[in-house]
Amino acid sequence: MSAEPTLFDKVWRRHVVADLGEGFALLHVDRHVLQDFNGSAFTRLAARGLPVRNPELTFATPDHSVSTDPRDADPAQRANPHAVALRNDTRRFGVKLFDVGQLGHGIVHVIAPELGLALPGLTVAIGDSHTCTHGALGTLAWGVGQGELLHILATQTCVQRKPRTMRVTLDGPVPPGVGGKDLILHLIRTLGADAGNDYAVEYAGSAVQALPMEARFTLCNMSVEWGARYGMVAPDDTTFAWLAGRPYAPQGALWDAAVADWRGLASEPGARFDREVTLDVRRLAPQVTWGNSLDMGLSIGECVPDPQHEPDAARRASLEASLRYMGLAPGQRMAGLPVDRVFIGSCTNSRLSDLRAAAAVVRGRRVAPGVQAWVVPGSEQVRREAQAEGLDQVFIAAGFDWRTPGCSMCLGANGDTLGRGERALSTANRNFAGRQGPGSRTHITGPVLAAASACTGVITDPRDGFLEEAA
Ligand SMILES: CC(C)[C@H](C(=O)O)[C@@H](O)C(=O)O
Ligand code: SF4
Repeated sequence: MSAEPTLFDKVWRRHVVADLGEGFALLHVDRHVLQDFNGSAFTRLAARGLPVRNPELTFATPDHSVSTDPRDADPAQRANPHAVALRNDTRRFGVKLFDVGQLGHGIVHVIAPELGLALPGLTVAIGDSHTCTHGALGTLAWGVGQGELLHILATQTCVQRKPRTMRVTLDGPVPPGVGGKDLILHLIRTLGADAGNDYAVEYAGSAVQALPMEARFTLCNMSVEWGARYGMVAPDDTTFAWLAGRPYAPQGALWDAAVADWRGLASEPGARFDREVTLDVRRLAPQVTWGNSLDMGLSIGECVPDPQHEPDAARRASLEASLRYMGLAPGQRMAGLPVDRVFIGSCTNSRLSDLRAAAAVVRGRRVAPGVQAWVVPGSEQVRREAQAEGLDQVFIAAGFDWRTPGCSMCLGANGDTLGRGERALSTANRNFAGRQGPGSRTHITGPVLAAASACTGVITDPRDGFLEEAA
């Protein structure tokens, strides 16, 4: 461990309950939030006759399985077995549930920061791989599996092996029409989808410092998509301004004391990382993926690769498989490709700023004939705030479906799926084969490119006339 600690080191050290040797430590978990696919952990806890160790540090929200159809809001959602089990279990174990329709409900990675449950310098563990999202606040946050979930419920601690550290410096400024999603897609494409394996990543540099808070969530959210279990940003004035007044954030004198402490969390100037990477993003274009891995991405002006030019046989085979699955020809241009569906939502891009950016593009336009376009707010609070600003009306007037909060078409676990062979632009985070239903074809992108493409019916560069209103 370097004498001059990194952000990651500082938060890690604060939480070590026991050093287990060989790089392993038992860490205290400050906040634990369950989602509706974690329910069996309660069943196994009950089978052992154990209580929840710290119900006051444990929270829950049903997100994956809930209906996002505004017409069948309550009855269908309440009949959902996953959501019903979570409701019953949380009541039985004295855990606070943010239920469907209530303020506080939504996708677990949207609500925990929004409520101030995730805070700088804390540890957050959630039974979901995108828990790295919360690292954007300077939180040490990681996704856990079923066994760890039970352990956390019973002990409020979790065993972790200390990873290596990597700092990714993104040199800006970021050009117009380019956001957090484009930064992370470019990074994954450049470094590879497994370059973050066994690393805790810190995102730094002038582009990150200038990035609004919600774009930092987008950036950290996809850390796991290049293998990193943890992705963090040092908390700064942007972080504090975004967190101030949140329901579970400290208030008054406690807030002042907390901010003073949080300012000291940044990596020391002399801190050493196991790996340092610097990317220049000053000329970055909007990004979109073409294949079934997140490193199969392109700038909007580029063409999909031709496997013939790939010397590595394994890599060539995977390019060929993705081209076949995605129904694309080698060397084909991405811009101009027709799409059937557009999904603006998910824990990556469903916050108020995402919806504002998309609405600015859509305002006064129409969804192209034959395209089905959805906006699914990430939380009940986002839904209400967006409606108070009239964003729902902008989307509805353009022909979008304005849905209720949940994971929805990101994974389709609630039945919001694509048909076989249908092509979608999605602002979510995974483009794996079958992700949005059997035979579904998913292109991952940011909300501005997705909104522009919904209006043209083809994959569209938002810089071609769609940004004036958005600026
Ligand atoms: C269902 C859940 C465990 C899963 C995850 O861990 O990421 C899901 O959220 C996903 O995005 O695929
Ligand atoms: S929105 Fe998608 S990626 Fe995020 S937690 Fe839900 S299913 Fe997973």
